[in-house]
Amino acid sequence: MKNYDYIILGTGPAGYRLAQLLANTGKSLLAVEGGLFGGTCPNVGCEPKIFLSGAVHTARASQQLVGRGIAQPAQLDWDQLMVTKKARFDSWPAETKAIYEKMCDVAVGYGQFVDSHTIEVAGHRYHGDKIIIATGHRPHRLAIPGSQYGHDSSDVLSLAHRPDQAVFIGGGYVGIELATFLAAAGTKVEILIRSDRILRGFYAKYAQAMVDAMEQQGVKFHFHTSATKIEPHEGKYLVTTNQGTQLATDYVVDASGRVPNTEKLDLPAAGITFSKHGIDVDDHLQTNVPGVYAIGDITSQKLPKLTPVAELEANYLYHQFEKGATAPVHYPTIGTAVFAFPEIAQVGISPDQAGDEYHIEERNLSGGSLYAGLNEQEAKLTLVYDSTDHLVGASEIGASAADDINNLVPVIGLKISRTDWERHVLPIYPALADKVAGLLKK
Ligand SMILES: Cc1cc2nc3c(=O)[nH]c(=O)nc-3n(C[C@H](O)[C@H](O)[C@H](O)COP(=O)(O)OP(=O)(O)OC[C@H]3O[C@@H](n4cnc5c(N)ncnc54)[C@H](O)[C@@H]3O)c2cc1C
Ligand SMILES: NC(=O)c1ccc[n+]([C@@H]2O[C@H](COP(=O)([O-])OP(=O)(O)OC[C@H]3O[C@@H](n4cnc5c(N)ncnc54)[C@H](O)[C@@H]3O)[C@@H](O)[C@H]2O)c1
Repeated sequence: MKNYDYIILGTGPAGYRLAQLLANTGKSLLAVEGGLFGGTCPNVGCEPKIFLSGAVHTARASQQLVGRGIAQPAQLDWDQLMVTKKARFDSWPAETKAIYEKMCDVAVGYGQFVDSHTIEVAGHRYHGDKIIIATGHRPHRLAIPGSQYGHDSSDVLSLAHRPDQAVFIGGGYVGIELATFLAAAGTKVEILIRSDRILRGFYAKYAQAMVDAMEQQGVKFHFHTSATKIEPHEGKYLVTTNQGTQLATDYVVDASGRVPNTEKLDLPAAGITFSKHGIDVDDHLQTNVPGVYAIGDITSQKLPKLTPVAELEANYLYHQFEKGATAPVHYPTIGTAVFAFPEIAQVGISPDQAGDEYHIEERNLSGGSLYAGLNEQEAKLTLVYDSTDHLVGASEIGASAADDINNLVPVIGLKISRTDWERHVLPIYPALADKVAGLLKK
């Protein structure tokens, strides 16, 4: 049995970043991948998603300006967009595998623990002094009759032909982004929301504004509604709901969340503690078994499941393993966004969480020339200040909310005051960053 200094299970952003760093150390390294090399983000997640959103934003932005200087609005051609998306993304797993083969040894197949330091892949066994689990999440499937007729986010991101109608189940990141895309291309979209709101965790007022904007785009929301059955019916699918209604549609998307990839690992064989939320780790990202670590989406930590978080954890382990770092992992200020149209983005303390000790202010951005020139109806920014007048939270809805909020991530993370900003920063005018000084208190 071959022995390695390091075995990394999974080649998504977490595993990939760690493999890149460890490959330069001269230590022996085995990377194991059972699915698509590169993992979720570049194959069936962030990257194809943001690629599609380029055309979606362009079309929607032009439609907003009809009669205001745009004569013919752009129309999305979903099928053509998918051809261009495939041309760019389909070769990525093979290219990533080739990159890996230059960096380290590679085993193709799902890794499974035999004991705490032995992994079996496709019938071969390998011993690792240190084993890092970076196996990520996969789409959750509802346990309802006919769930096999539903599709997941990976299917939508590769959907060659646009359906006329689609029913989405779930109003989280995935449901709202992908429903926006299909609706922009002309699909009649309905979304089932089991509670009274979408995008839990985002500022409730802006989540409602997102509902309003999507309704204006023709999307129909059914609140307090979940699917109980999906069945084929006369060339379509019938979705039965807990409200006793039935919706006929061409395409059903199960956007009910994501679950950790733990099953194939046989974690009990190694005695590793885990739950339905993922693998438990301590503040050094070590599992309960010495020498076995977990990073990225697969951990049970209550953190946003995002690519930059996965990569941060990979960097942290590298410094712990190879640079003598001993401090616990530290998570900086984390921004997050939903790339719909408009976008919704947030950093720091949400206005919903801010108690009486905080001061909240809302700015209407759509009045400014930049946003008015795009005829943005719904561009608003809410700021949360602490009792020392430092900015500690920001939420925005608007077509450029993600980039706007990114301007405020360093302000909050570095606790930059207005005096600091004015002393050190002179950004490009006219854009949100040049107004940041005005958003900070003296
Ligand atoms: C539609 C969508 C859009 C997203 N958009 C964004 C975004 O805009 N911004 C953002 O920051 N994040 C986004 N995310 C989240 C982001 O993709 C994840 O946070 C990120 O990919 C996590 O990286 P990871 O390495 O932990 O896991 P993954 O990328 O999921 O990689 C895990 C890898 O492990 C492999 N694997 C599983 N089990 C085994 C095993 N037993 N042995 C070997 N290999 C195994 C899997 O095949 C996979 O390749 C999005 C996700 C989705 C689904
Ligand atoms: N822009 C981004 O950064 C981005 C985009 C996509 C995904 N992600 C990451 O992936 C994670 C998962 O996203 P997601 O949208 O799959 O999950 P989510 O948890 O954000 O949303 C799942 C939705 O499904 C609903 N739901 C759950 N069970 C249901 C049921 N039985 N019936 C009806 N509805 C049900 C939930 O109420 C929720 O609205 C996100 O938390 C995020 O970390 C990020």
